[in-house]
Parts: sequence; structure tokens; C-alpha cells
Amino acid sequence: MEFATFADRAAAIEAEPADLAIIEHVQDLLADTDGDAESGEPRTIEIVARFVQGRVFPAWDSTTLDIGPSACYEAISRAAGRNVDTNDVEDRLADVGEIGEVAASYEFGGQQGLDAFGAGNGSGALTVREVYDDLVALAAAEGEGSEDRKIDALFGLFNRCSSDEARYLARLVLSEMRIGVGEGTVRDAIAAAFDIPQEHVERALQVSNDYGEVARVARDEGLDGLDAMALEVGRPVQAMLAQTGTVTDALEAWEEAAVEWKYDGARIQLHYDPDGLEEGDGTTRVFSRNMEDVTAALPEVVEFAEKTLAVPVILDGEVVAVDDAGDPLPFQEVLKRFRRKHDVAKAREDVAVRPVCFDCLHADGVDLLEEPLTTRHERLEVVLTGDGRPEDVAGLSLLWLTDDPDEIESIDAEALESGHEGIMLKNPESAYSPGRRGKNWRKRKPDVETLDCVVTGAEWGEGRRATFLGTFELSVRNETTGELETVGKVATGITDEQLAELTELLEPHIATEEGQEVEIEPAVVFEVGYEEIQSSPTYSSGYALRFPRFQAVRDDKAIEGADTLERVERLRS
Ligand SMILES: Nc1ncnc2c1ncn2[C@@H]1O[C@H](COP(=O)(O)OP(=O)(O)OP(=O)(O)O)[C@@H](O)[C@H]1O
Repeated sequence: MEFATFADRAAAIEAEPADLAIIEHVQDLLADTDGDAESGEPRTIEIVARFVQGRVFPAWDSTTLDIGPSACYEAISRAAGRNVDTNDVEDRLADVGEIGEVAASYEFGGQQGLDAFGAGNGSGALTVREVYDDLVALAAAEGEGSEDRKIDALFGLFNRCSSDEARYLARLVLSEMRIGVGEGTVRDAIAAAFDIPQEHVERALQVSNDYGEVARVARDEGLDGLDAMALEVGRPVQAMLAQTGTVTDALEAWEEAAVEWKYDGARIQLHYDPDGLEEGDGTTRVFSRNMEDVTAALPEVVEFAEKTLAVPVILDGEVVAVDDAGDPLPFQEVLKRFRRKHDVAKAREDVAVRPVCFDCLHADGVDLLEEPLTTRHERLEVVLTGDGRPEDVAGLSLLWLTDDPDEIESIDAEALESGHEGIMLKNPESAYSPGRRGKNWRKRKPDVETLDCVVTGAEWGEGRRATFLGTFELSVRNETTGELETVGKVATGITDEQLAELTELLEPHIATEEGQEVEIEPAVVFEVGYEEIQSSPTYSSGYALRFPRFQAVRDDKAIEGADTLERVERLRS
């Protein structure tokens, strides 16, 4: 296919406001590569399916052209002739605001001095394949003088472009295609062009992460070919994402919830094959949530994989920074390690990381995306532990199945106490949906409101906390009666250090003691967050705070400044 044809089609798509008509245009574009006489890899349809989305490489491939705007402006100015310099390109860009328009405003062609490396050597009409091949070569240029060679190659391409071709070449190079074609458009166009039910195209896209390959397989091998596409160990899959949600909603939606700790680190996808991966050397690749290859930055994850795993797998998880005792450090610490390219060994001495895996997408030749979460988690346990007990295994995120809000509350409290971010709630029956932010994974909604409550009671702790007060009873003011009414108890969100301080603060106000329980004279106000307010016969206010968390002591507030029952009622509605 000539690049001019592609540019014409792109212009028609850009001029089209209606989504359905855009899909039809893309459908025709893909169908018109049918019977393409050109040979070579990748096939033209693959290149076209990517170019139309403004991509040169498939989504799973972290290769980039590594061409900045100024290099592109220089290539354009050189191809535009002796009287044009980059200032002129930048001035026009400031006027029109879009590089495609600027590139299309010049006359190209006939410039001399083309380098041996670049499209300048071609003759006749520029083809889609030539553009692709040159961009691939350009992406591979590295080392001394590579920037100049990239500019030369790009100059060679622009020099062969008509105005319309230049418009889309410039946008392609700077990843600014913006003709209204999104991933859904290409998915629907593939389905329509080759008469394949959309969900089969969708599945093939999920496993391959490659619109080009899916378009080619749909055209050349049809439905059976698409259905046979599978995950490839070494090629990243898009990560499944979470929505915010409450425990109450989760338990209403599902019979039981799968509860996991929410680790405060960076998402990783771990690919491992003991016999070596096809792409590149070695057994292990680690990808970020954006499918960047971060293997070199995280040697601990590679060591973990090589020590623990025995069969080919794709695992989903989080990498967490840890201190010498293995306890989690804040998220900022992991960032010091995550994309680091230099001095990794030194950085590792400063901040250690460890992986925690919570999902298994593929194990030993079997794709698990469509299996329920509980099955995937069982496979995860087996690949990580062999026959060991899950509790003993480093790198495995535990999963609790429960329909009991109190149990969830104690898992949440334990997660926070262990230094993690909180909990994730997942639908135990749900499949793994790459790239989706659906309701099947929910992160507990952050507290939106806080209440200032009077502390009216407490319990002495147990074990190493026996000398501290914990589990504080909270009350609000009933303005009509002048009484304090209980609304809940808070034991979560308090560090050991704070427990000591709170004990010191409250001990002088202890009115009565019975066993571990103490009654406290109203004197201290706590600010607490909560997930929601429910009606409850347990407390005298008639309401209970669900998942209360300690935020702070409001030592600036007297009892009269604490919140009222009326406010609780208002917040509930
Ligand atoms: N057990 C777990 N299951 C799933 N994700 C977890 C788990 N523990 C930690 N995470 C992390 O939590 C993230 C989802 O939470 P959150 O939505 O807050 O992430 P984010 O990247 O900050 O924001 P967003 O996904 O909304 O852009 C996951 O992408 C993952 O990195």
C-alpha cells in the first residue's frame, strides 16, 4: 500500500465526525489490504492497523522511536528547503498549534545530501512498508551520532512526502495521530471487516496485546485462528484495574468477597520460563503497569523467580520497598528503584524491594484469564509453594474468602498494622479482564468525611499491648437531651507510638474499670474517618460507624465542639 493511500484514508477519517462512519472507514482500510501482494514481515495489514492508531510498534513492545519534537522539526525544516529553519517550523507551530498542519504547509522533495541510512534511497512512491522499515531502523539507532542519523533518516522520509503524507508522517513520529481512532474503533473494524463476532476479536486482543497481529490473523485465519491465539510468556498483558468501592456494596453484589491486602508499591507483571524466554535472553522479564520492561531495575524479582518458580508462568503482583526487617516502606521508596537504569546495585543497597504476587494469568502452558479468581489463586499458590503451606511462602499475597464484615474489618486492621495500604475486595468468581477497570476489583474507598467524636470508653490491650489502652469507644452529642450517645469503637489506624501517647492522655480520665473495659470521662475528642454510617441497635445513638479509623486527637476542641447526632443523621442520608 502506498503511504499516499494511507494518508488519504487518514484524512477522510479525520474529517468524519460520526463514530460509526469512522469504524466503516477503518474497516475498509483493513479490508483493502486484503490480497496484498507485498510479502515480508510484518504484513502490511499489521502496519496499517497500528499506524491508524498512531502507533509504530505493538502495545506490548516497549520499543520507542526516541525522537523528540526538536529533532522532528529539524528534519522537516531540512526537507522543506534552504530557506526554512527550525525557528520557522516552531513559529508556524505556534500559529497553527499542530505539527501535522505545519508539515503539510511545506513543499518537500528535491533536497540533496541524503544519507545512506534512510528512505532517501528509495525511488517512486513511498509505501507504508518503507515508512515502517525506516522507522524501525531509526528506532534501533543508538550510540554516538545516533540523534543525527535519526534526523537524517527522517529528513529522507519527509523529502519523499507530499503535503498530505507529511501531515500524517509528522503526527505518527510524534505520537500525535489524533484522527479519532481509538482501540475500540480498530477492534470493531476488525470484527466488521472479517465478519467475526466482536467478543472473539476482543479476547484475541486481550491475549496478544497487538492490534496488527489480530487484524492479520482475522483476515488470514478467521475465527479459528483468532480463537487459537494465546498468551505468550515474555509478552506483557494489560493489567486489570480496580474501582473504588465499599465493603457493603461488595458484599451486596457478591455472596462472598475475596479480600486481599493492598500493598503500597508498584504494579509488576512477572514472566518466567525456566527454558528461557523467546524474546531476549534469560528466564525472567518484569513489566510495569504500562508494560515497560523494568527487569534490569529489579534484580531481586529475577532472583525470586529463579529461586521459587519451576514452570512457565505469568504472574501479576506488586513490588514493595522493604526495610532490613522486611517491613514495608512507603511508596516513595519503591520509586527510587522502579525505573532505574544506572547504578542498580548501589540503589539496591539503599532500598531493597520484594515482590508480592496476587494473581496467576498463565501456568505451565495453560492460560487462566477466563478462570475464576479463586482458581487462579489456587494455581498461584501451587506455582509458588509446590506443596508448601501458603502462609510460609514469601511472595504470595494471601486471600481470604468471607461474607462477614467484621472479619473484613479485622483483615483491614491487620493490613494497616503491618504497614500496608488497606485492602482490596475482589469478586471471587470473576475472570481476569486485562486493561479493564470494572467492578470486580474494588479498592476500599478512602474516607470522605471525618467525625469529631468524644472518647467515652476504652479497652486495655492484650499481649505486648497490655499496658496500653486500645479500642476506643466513640460518642457524639445529642443536643436535645444533652447526653453523649455512642456511635462505635475505633481500633484501626493507630501506631504503637500513638497508643502510648493516647494512653497517657486518657488514663487520668478513667472513671471506672471492669476487667479490660474502662469508662472514660468525656474530655478528649478524636477525629475519625469511616466508610459509612449504618443503623445499628448496638450503640445508643442508633447508628454505627463502619470501618472507623483514627485520624488525630483534636486537642483544639472541647467536648462542646464535638460532632452531634444530628450531623450523623445528616451524613447518613
Ligand atoms: N492485592 C492486590 N490486588 C490488586 N492490586 C493491588 C493489590 N495490592 C496492591 N495493589 C495495587 O493497587 C492498584 C490499584 O489501586 P489504585 O487504583 O489505588 O492504583 P493506582 O495506580 O494508584 O490508581 P489507579 O489504578 O486508580 O490509576 C493496583 O494497580 C496495584 O498496583
